[in-house]
Amino acid sequence: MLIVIPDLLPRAEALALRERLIAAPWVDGNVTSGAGAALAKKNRQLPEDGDAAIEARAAITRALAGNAQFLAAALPRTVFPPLFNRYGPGERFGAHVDNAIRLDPGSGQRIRTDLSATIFLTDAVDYEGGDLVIEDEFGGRAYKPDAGSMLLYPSSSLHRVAEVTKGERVSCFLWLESMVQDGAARAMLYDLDQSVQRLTASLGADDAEVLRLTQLYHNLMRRWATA
Ligand SMILES: O=C(O)CCC(=O)C(=O)O
Ligand SMILES: [Fe+2]
Repeated sequence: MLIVIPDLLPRAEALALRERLIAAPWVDGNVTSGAGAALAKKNRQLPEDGDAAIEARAAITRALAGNAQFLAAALPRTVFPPLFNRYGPGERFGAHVDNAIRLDPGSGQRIRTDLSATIFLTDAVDYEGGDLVIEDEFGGRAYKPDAGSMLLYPSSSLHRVAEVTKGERVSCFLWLESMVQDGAARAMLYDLDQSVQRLTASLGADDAEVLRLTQLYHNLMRRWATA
């Protein structure tokens, strides 16, 4: 399942974050690459321990924790601390798959990457190229949403960032382990959750069918989720 959350951050906040981030010192993006990805990757990343990165990471983490659509779709168990990247003219990230297991630098804990996300901090009109292209069973599709939007996609997919030819693309990116490992199960839970939300709004939480579907949702979670 791939979803776009158009307003993870208010656009103005995303643009302000971008301004603060670009003023900080950046390094070669290959610091977090696996051996395969390093060959394909040509971009820059913000070191994790600078003030700007720490502040921005906290803002993104807060936004994720408060976004009902993200929580329902991802069912996050552990979110890898968000990182930041930028691509100027001539920079790109060729087709790759993200490493299955990552070490959380803070806790030393291993995280299985179920979902990958990019949170765009630049409006689409401000750079050329730079589309995030994600392959699924039906082929590749390019995404280039405006600042503040998040694209959430399966870490199992091949994906790439097209070369930027003008302007600059600045983003936050992250991986997470979901409480529900199986993507098909997670997608069904999300559909059910969205229907329950809508039916609750029109029929009320104590409607008998709403109650039964709510019960079904939680009982499927009991069956499929690892808390
Ligand atoms: O820049 C992006 O949108 C994606 C970055 C990416 O795929 C990665 O760092 O593995
Ligand atoms: Fe990636």
